[in-house]
Amino acid sequence: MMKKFNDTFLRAIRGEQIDHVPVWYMRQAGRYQAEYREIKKTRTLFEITHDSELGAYVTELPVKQLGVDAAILYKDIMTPLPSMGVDVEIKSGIGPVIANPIRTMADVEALQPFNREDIPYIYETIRLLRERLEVPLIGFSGAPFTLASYMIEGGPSKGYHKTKALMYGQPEVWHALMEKLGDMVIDYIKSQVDAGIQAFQIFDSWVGTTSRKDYVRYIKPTMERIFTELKDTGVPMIMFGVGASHLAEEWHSLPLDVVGLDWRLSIDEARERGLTKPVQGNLDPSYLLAPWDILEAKTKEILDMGMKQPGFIFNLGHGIFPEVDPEVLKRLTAFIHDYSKEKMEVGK
Ligand SMILES: Cc1c2[nH]c(c1CCC(=O)O)Cc1[nH]c(c(CCC(=O)O)c1C)Cc1[nH]c(c(CCC(=O)O)c1C)Cc1[nH]c(c(C)c1CCC(=O)O)C2
Repeated sequence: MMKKFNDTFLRAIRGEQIDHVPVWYMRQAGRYQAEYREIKKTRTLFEITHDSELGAYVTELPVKQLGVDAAILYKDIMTPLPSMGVDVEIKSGIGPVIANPIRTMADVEALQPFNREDIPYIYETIRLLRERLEVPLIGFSGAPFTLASYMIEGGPSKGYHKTKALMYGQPEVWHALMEKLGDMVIDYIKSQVDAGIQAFQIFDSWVGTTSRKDYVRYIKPTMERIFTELKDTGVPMIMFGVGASHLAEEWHSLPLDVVGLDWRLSIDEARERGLTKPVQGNLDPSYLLAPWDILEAKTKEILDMGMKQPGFIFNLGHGIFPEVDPEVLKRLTAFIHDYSKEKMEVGK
C-alpha cells in the first residue's frame, strides 16, 4: 500500500493546520552515518553526486532512518561552481579548496555563466527522489557572499580578511562578483525547481562575519534581487547563516518565506524583534552529545517557543557533525513529533 505523502513541512511554512511540528536536520546526510562513511571510503562527494542513483540513496537514507519530515538534496554549495570555471575540490576534514582564487576584475570577468547543462545528474537525482520520497524535497544554493568567500580565500577561512579586503578595497570587483554569483543562484535554483524541488534554502553560512551596515551596502542588494526573481517559482524560500543574529531584521525584510536561526538568538527574542515570518531552528548541535535529559529539556524549550505561533520548523542551529550518534537523532525526531502532537491536541 502507498503511504500518504507527508506534507507537514510545506503546510507549516504556509501557516496551515498541522498535527505535529515538522523537523529536518542540516547535514542529515553525512559522516555520522555508517552507511555514508562506507560509501565515502571509495568515492568523493563529487563522485557521489555524479551518480544519480547513489545521490538519491544518500538523500533518502536519513528520511528512512530518522523519520524526518523533509529531505535535503545531497550535493554541496560548490556543485554549480565548476560550471563557472572554478577549479574546486572538496577535501575531507577541510572543506572546499579552490585552485584559481579571485583577486582581480580580470578573474571575475573570466568566470563563465552557470550552465544547467553541465550538471544533468543533479536534475536526474531530483527526478528519482520525487518518484520515491514521501516527504518534500528541499533544494539549495550557497549565497553569493559565502561562495565568494571560498572563491577569494581559496578555501575555508577564519577571518575572511581577503574577502573583506576585496569588498572594501575593490568595491567594483566585489559588486561584479556579487552580480555574477547572483545570476548563477537565480538560474541554479530555477533549474532545481524545474526538476522538482518543493522548497529551497539559501546557505549564507559565513555572512555573519559582516556588520549590518556592510550587509546592507555590499550584500543585501544581490539577496533582494535573488529572492525577488525567485518568488515567481512559487516554492518556499528559506534563509540560513551562522552567527547572523545582527542581520535577522535585514533577512526578515527580504521577500523570503522562512528565517533560519542559529542558537545565538532564541525564538522568543527573534519574535520580540519583530520577526513575524515562519522561523526554522535552532538547537545548538552540541546538545546532541549531551545526556538525553539535557537534550530533551532544551528541545522542549525550543518547541514551546516555536509553537507560540504557526509557522515553525524544528532544525539545528548548524549541521550535524560526525561524532553524533544516529540513535540520538532518531529518538530526538520521535520526541519532537510526540511532544508537539500532544501539545497541539491539548491546545485544540
Ligand atoms: C559552507 C557549506 C559547505 N557545504 C554546505 C555549506 C552550507 C552549510 C553549512 O554552513 O555547513 C552545504 C552542504 N553540504 C552538504 C550538504 C548535503 C545535504 C545535507 O545537509 O544533508 C549541504 C546542505 C554535503 C557535504 N559537504 C561536505 C560534507 C562532509 C565531507 C564529505 O562527506 O565529503 C558533506 C556531507 C564537505 C564540505 N562542504 C563545505 C564544508 C565546510 C564541508 C565540510 C568539510 C569537512 O568537514 O569535511 C562547504
